[in-house]
Amino acid sequence: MTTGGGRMPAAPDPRAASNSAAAPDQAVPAPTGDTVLDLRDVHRTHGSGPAAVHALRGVSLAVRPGELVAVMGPSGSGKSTLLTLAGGLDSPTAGEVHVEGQPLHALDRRGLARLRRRRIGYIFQNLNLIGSLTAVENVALPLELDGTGVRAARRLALDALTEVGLSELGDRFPDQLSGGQQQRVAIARALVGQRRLVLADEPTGALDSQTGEAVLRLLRRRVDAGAAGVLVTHEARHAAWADRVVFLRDGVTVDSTAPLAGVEALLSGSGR
Ligand SMILES: Nc1ncnc2c1ncn2[C@@H]1O[C@H](COP(=O)(O)OP(=O)(O)OP(=O)(O)O)[C@@H](O)[C@H]1O
Repeated sequence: MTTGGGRMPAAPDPRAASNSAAAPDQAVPAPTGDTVLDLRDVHRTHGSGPAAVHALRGVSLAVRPGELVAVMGPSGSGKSTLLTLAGGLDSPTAGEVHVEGQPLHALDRRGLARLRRRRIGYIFQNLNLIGSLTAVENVALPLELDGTGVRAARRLALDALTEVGLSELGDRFPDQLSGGQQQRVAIARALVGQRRLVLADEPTGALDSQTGEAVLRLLRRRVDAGAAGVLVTHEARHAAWADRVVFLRDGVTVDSTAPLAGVEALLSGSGR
């Protein structure tokens, strides 16, 4: 943990292994501003009247290049909502979301789609792999949609698949891959190209612990190369890969700098 006043976790810092492994060819272009993601007093209410659900109630969060922020909190506290707003997949009811200095509400649909394709990588629980495309085609798709030539896109996709240990399986279709392999294809797709913001919602869900750790190492490596990352997780040992932990409860931030030792107490309701 590198947060102000935060203590180091008792376990060895898992980030140490990734730092030395940072590959120069994965470098992301120099940051254009101080923050990649800036959530400003964001609210999200679903429905209205007595049935209204206040999923987020005034959350502010800034994530800088090279910073991985873990978001933790009980089920229903608003973690996934925060991530979908950060990625421009949903709009806040009030407040603003800025990505690389761009207020998302100022972009039209086409501009928002372009920003999402080029600059934001999503690793969500729902993998959204396209069944009729091979692994390498799935990974290359966002690049091709963005105008990268087919050959160059395939080469970058193969590099990304190699990075997640699937270089041999690029020609397989999703239903010819295990759940864990599919997850890694989705991760390769999220990291391919030059994504500045990587959003991960329980990215290790379908994976055994060893593969899960490899995924977190990849995420950490990309962040160390200059991206900004947000990782939603229920597990303190996964949050240990982050620089900072933000805790949500009932749609509000209850703590943003707690050392890991405080995680269990906060989640069980006895903290603060
Ligand atoms: N589309 C929706 N319509 C109505 N309510 C919603 C919708 N999406 C989320 N919610 C509600 O908003 C609140 C926050 O949901 P969210 O999925 O962000 O929580 P979470 O912390 O990610 O939960 P979990 O850990 O279980 O995934 C919950 O009460 C949820 O039921």
